[in-house]
Amino acid sequence: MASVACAVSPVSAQSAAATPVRYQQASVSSSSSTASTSASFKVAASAFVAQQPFGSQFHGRRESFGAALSYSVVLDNGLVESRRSSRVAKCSPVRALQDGAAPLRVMISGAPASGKGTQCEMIVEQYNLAHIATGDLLRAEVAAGTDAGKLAQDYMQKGQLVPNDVVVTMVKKKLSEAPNGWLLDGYPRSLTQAEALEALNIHPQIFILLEVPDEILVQRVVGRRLDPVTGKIYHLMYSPPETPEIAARLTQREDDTEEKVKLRLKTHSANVQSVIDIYKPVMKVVSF
Ligand SMILES: Nc1ncnc2c1ncn2[C@@H]1O[C@H](COP(=O)(O)OP(=O)(O)O)[C@@H](O)[C@H]1O
Repeated sequence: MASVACAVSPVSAQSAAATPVRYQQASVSSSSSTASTSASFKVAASAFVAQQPFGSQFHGRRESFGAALSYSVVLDNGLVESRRSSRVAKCSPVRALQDGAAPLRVMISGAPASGKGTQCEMIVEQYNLAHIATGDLLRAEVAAGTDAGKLAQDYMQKGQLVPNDVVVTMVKKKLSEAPNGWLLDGYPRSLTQAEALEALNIHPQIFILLEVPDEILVQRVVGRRLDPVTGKIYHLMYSPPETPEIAARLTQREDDTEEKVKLRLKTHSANVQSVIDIYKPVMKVVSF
């Protein structure tokens, strides 16, 4: 009979403060043995996220997160086996972190079009977290014509980071309104932003980093379109709109041009390392 065990060592704010190293390695492992094969495997956040229909919006298929649980198992012989089971829900890192712990705190980072939006949608639905996406918050400020929005607009158009005082204030407020846990998407993007949270004793239990080659990201971004009526994301080539009516109303994000995405990619790569350095011990890298 297969057995599943999950173990995780999230660091509480208190214990973190008492040790020089803020974060300890969060580990989630499971083992399974059957009559025919003895398999030991690790289910990391990468597996948890990677097995999801990443980029499915570009292939015309969108699955519900909870219902279609599948996961990859690395067998002792090195082969990867795909399995489907509700068991993974119990041993996914996010679930393990949640069990018995205070509200779940997750961060996700990745270059433009790396799939953050798709993953976030599924994670918040599954774990009932507040989704705090700085890009969306900033676009809302711009659309509302607020002072913050007016200030942010120029930076966003240039693919640069919006000044910290605007973003940090916004994020702090949203975090304080999320007592049941949060998924912070697109923040922190710099050392200063990470330090602003550290200073408030706000630490993630897991930091998910999505890595996708730049050339794929550019392709994705330039073909990406939004249906303002349904909120659905299309890709002109990989996931075209179903009807001419939908095609006619699709919009493109102002910063989704080749020129601007290249600037955004540059900004991302210039800043990501400093954030990685802070969260490395609780970081799960998902490479595609
Ligand atoms: N944490 C942040 N700090 C500063 N600027 C941000 C932050 N998050 C988003 N922005 C601004 O909003 C823009 C859009 O962000 P987002 O929607 O997350 O798209 P992308 O995936 O291109 O970064 C960014 O290019 C940047 O100008």
